[in-house]
Amino acid sequence: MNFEYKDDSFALHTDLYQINMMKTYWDEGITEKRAIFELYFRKYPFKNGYAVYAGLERLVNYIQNLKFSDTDIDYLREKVGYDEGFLEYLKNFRFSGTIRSAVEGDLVFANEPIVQVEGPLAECQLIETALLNIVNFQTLIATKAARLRYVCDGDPLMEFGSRRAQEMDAAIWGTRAAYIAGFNATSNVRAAKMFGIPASGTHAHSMVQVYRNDYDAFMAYARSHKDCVFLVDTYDTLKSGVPNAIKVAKEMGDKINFLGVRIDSGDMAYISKKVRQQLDEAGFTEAKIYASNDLDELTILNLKMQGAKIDVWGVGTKLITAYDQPALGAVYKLVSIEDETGKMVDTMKISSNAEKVSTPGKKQIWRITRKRDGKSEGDYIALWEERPDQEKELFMFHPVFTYINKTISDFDARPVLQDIIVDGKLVYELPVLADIKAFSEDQMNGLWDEYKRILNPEDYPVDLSQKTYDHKMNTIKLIKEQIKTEAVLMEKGKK
Ligand SMILES: Nc1ncnc2c1ncn2[C@@H]1O[C@H](COP(=O)(O)OP(=O)(O)OP(=O)(O)O)[C@@H](O)[C@H]1O
Ligand SMILES: O=P(O)(O)OC[C@H]1O[C@H](OP(=O)(O)OP(=O)(O)O)[C@H](O)[C@@H]1O
Ligand SMILES: O=C(O)c1cccnc1
Repeated sequence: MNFEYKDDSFALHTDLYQINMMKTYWDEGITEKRAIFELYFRKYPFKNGYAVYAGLERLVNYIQNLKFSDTDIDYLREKVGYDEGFLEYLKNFRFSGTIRSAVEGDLVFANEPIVQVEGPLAECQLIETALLNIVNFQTLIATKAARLRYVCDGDPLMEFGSRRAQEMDAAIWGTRAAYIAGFNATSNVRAAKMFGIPASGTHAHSMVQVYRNDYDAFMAYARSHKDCVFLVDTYDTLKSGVPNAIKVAKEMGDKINFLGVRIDSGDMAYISKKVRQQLDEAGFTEAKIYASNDLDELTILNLKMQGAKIDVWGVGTKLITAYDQPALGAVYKLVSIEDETGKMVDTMKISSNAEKVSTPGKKQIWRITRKRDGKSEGDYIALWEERPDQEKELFMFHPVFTYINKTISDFDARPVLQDIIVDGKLVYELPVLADIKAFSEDQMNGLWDEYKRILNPEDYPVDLSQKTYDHKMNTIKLIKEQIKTEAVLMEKGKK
């Protein structure tokens, strides 16, 4: 740790190239040029059919506190060598733009903007790194959690990942994301305290090892706790762990709530069935079987298929590290910029890969559902000024394979992007976590199972309005013509 600089802020939580670009904009006098950036991901993580959006609360917090500290400025002066004029600009820096975003817990889909930032160019530039950092991680974990929730049906899911998370921040914000998308409790007491998530837990093998036998360990725990879940696999689950848990539960009687036992190794299908039998025979038919040990959605699905008698699932490593896909890969792209005359000009990135070609212009995402039962029809990307919610019929077509299309009527259209910060001021009331969680559950209920299944889900339609599509094609044409003209001029210049 460098103790040379006494304070810290999140203003430098950015890539140097953002500040380098800001310096260019400053020198050129264009820091205030209006710009619009949109944040989106291209491919679903875990080959899933949707993603669950999380990260907005931290994003808002970051923006509201965004300010270069004295030592941030000292550092940039001493170590990067910026001039005083630019440093003075940074000293007074505050985010004064507008942020529109999906709300937390909402479902979001590939290739549609989930955050839109509009404001002075230099300000929009600085925040890219932190925005992506926050949204990429939290949305990834929320999506993993949603997959686990889907296979677990209504079974309780406990988050056990802190010890394996990529550092402390990931444990905390990952837990929150997991809770939004369907976990019921966490073992991380700080996360529980910070966000109001139920804290929950059993005990470790070390405690059993301290007493060197199951009985003494369980008895000691039972003497000091009302609610008891005993970890029964330290020595021998069926010969020692469960029989001793039962013995302690019988001896302690009403003095404890014998909630159940946890198994953490071995063939959990076979063992859980035997454990269930032992508990039932002893009269503890209500005692639950908790399981943990490198669980993920595939193992859980498999265990369920084998008829495992597991009631409560503890999931750590594979959730909190997004083990099978460590990055969401969301990007932040410029879609519109003010020109020399003050007019907004829409921009795009062209690629030989059709799916990588971005869509120019400021857009809104409309979530289209059937009026009669609220079931999902798809998302409709429209230019900002369009109002598909006031149309009687909508023609929806695939943005690349346009022959895949449908016309729908009797639909509801909900704008996904909401005003969060307008001209630097927070206009959105951050909901309490319980409401975010309930909202997320509602959204999942509205999504067809075809998009929710964890293996080879159907492609959820993310379509462009005719105007958006035409605008994209025209912009591509314009850019191509411009490149051609420039090439001809360059060729002439050479001669
Ligand atoms: N019946 C089962 N079907 C499919 N997977 C299972 C079954 N039972 C356990 N598993 C999973 O198999 C893996 C077994 O891992 P591993 O071999 O490391 O565990 P173990 O040897 O039983 O325990 P330990 O953690 O003490 O090494 C875990 O991911 C566990 O969740
Ligand atoms: O397997 P995960 O999904 O990551 O869930 C968390 C794991 O953390 C604990 O093991 P650990 O070996 O760290 O400690 P213990 O001695 O208490 O078992 C617990 O027993 C779980 O197995
Ligand atoms: O409470 C538990 O059982 C627990 C907590 C963290 C990690 N593994 C298990």
